[in-house]
Amino acid sequence: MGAIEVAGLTKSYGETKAVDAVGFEVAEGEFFGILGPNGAGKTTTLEMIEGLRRPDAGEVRVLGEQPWPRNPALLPRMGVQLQASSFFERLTAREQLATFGALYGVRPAKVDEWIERVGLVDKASTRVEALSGGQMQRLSIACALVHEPDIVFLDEPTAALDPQARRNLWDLLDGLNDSGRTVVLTTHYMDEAEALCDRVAIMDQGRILQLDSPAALVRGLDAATRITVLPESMPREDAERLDGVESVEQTTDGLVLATRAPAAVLTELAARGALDGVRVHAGTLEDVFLATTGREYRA
Ligand SMILES: Nc1ncnc2c1ncn2[C@@H]1O[C@H](COP(=O)(O)OP(=O)(O)OP(=O)(O)O)[C@@H](O)[C@H]1O
Repeated sequence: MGAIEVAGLTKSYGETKAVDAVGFEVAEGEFFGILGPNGAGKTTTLEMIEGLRRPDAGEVRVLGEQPWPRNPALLPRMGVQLQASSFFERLTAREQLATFGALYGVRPAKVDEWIERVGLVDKASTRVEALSGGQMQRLSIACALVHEPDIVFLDEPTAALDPQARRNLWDLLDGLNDSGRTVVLTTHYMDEAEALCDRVAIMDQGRILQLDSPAALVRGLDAATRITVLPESMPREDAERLDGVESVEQTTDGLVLATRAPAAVLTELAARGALDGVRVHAGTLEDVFLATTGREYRA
């Protein structure tokens, strides 16, 4: 049995089909991502799995149970990340977390342990409204985890953070399922899905277009690897004659060599002393989105 089983999940708001016959399974201990641009239907999908929103049609099982109508047996086993706006006002970070913990009979020592795990020891006595965006996100993640649920749901956990704060949060998220916990995350950041998730469902206009590990999705593209060499490294005609090079494009960065045999081409470049400043660009999830939808990815 998967930790989460979803089949034929559908939800409309008036004329808008927000979620359209979505189905997938998440294995226990998996780090699963739902990736898609704004309005793709990620939040609606997540809310139906969490039991916060009633599906128009379809089935959801979380740990073998139905989350809707409200299922009290599931509540202690699920952690749902709060949006920062749902914090209690005028509480300190520790008080906030202790209040959530108290709902589940969590011991104070556990509260302090999570304050430490999310790196908020210095801010434990700071009121929540005085925390930075990144600190609030970390506190909201601690609130979702303090009762040690089996499954944790994170909806756009790094939205609106600066790049450094996002990276810091990735380190935290990366450790979340070390102990076998299942993590489901929505994101509109391709690089985030690539860095964190075991498997990714790419969602657009209410539908899941692709579902696999990031590496398998990119491999499935059969896209050429692009190798950029510095403009002065070699004449274009020489680059075109290298074994394994399919095409050469002159750009302001240099010559871009497209190849499906990158190792052989790099060996040739090394033999010609043309490796300095070389950049290698393999496919990314952005290329997968483009290939699947015919549109550039715009988060
Ligand atoms: N409460 C609602 N009432 C009406 N329409 C809604 C409601 N919530 C979402 N929608 C619409 O449903 C579609 C899917 O929205 P949803 O929030 O699930 O997408 P999302 O992928 O989470 O997007 P975002 O990244 O912007 O949060 C969108 O077209 C949105 O405008």
